[in-house]
Amino acid sequence: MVLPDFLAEDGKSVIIAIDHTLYSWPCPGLEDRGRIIDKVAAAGADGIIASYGTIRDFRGRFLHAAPILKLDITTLTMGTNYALTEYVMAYTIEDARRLDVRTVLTYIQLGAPFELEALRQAAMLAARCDKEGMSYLCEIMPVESKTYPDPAAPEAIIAACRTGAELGGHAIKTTMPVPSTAIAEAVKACGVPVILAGGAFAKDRQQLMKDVATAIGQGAAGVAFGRNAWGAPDPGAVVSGLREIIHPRAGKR
Ligand SMILES: O=C[C@H](O)COP(=O)(O)O
Repeated sequence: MVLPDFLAEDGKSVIIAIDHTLYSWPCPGLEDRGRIIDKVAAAGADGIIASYGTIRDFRGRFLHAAPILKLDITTLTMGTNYALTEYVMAYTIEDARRLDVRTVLTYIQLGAPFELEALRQAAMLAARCDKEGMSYLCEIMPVESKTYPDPAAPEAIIAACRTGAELGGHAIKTTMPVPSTAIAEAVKACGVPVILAGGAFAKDRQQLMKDVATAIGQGAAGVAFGRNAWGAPDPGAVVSGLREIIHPRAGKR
């Protein structure tokens, strides 16, 4: 199996997601894509999740951060609460290769009306990535629905991680479960690296960082922070803080 390029030597990863403006607006803090890439790359992000346009236009500024290309698209929402939208696959492995990208991502919303199509696309992409020597970061999250009344419940997150692994994801990106200790079972159940999203703007940032430390202690491989990185007053400092928790022996970049 191909080792994802966003994992550092210790097998862990600090990823920053800046793809939000592909599907929502406004995103205060993310107006200037070049500026945010420069800040988080210089602070030592291991990977940056971004849209095709952003990677194409700023590829030279990622430094050591692995670009992670989001291949699917949804309809645009206004605001950052992400109402349920529609979904289609848009870009290909060839597009990723042309941009010198070795990891691709799609987003499966479990419980959404388009769940089956997103699962089918993920399955085909995982197989294609194996054939092409690419990595597939499978973002798979329960959304509030009849099937998942509590989308952060441990059993929902464990199911999501296992499904992502069964589909062939080389790593899984999912929601931080509540409580965060529950990630241990999800990690055990899926056997591939599990990366946790930062989620909505945190009212209590200290608690968020504590939850990250707990999850890493329970076997999570890292985080992919979006809103809580680019929406923070100093996104570079967020990356440094995450590196201290996730790569405690690596020192500052
Ligand atoms: O790629 C985008 C993420 O799914 C959302 O990131 P976030 O929840 O940390 O803002």
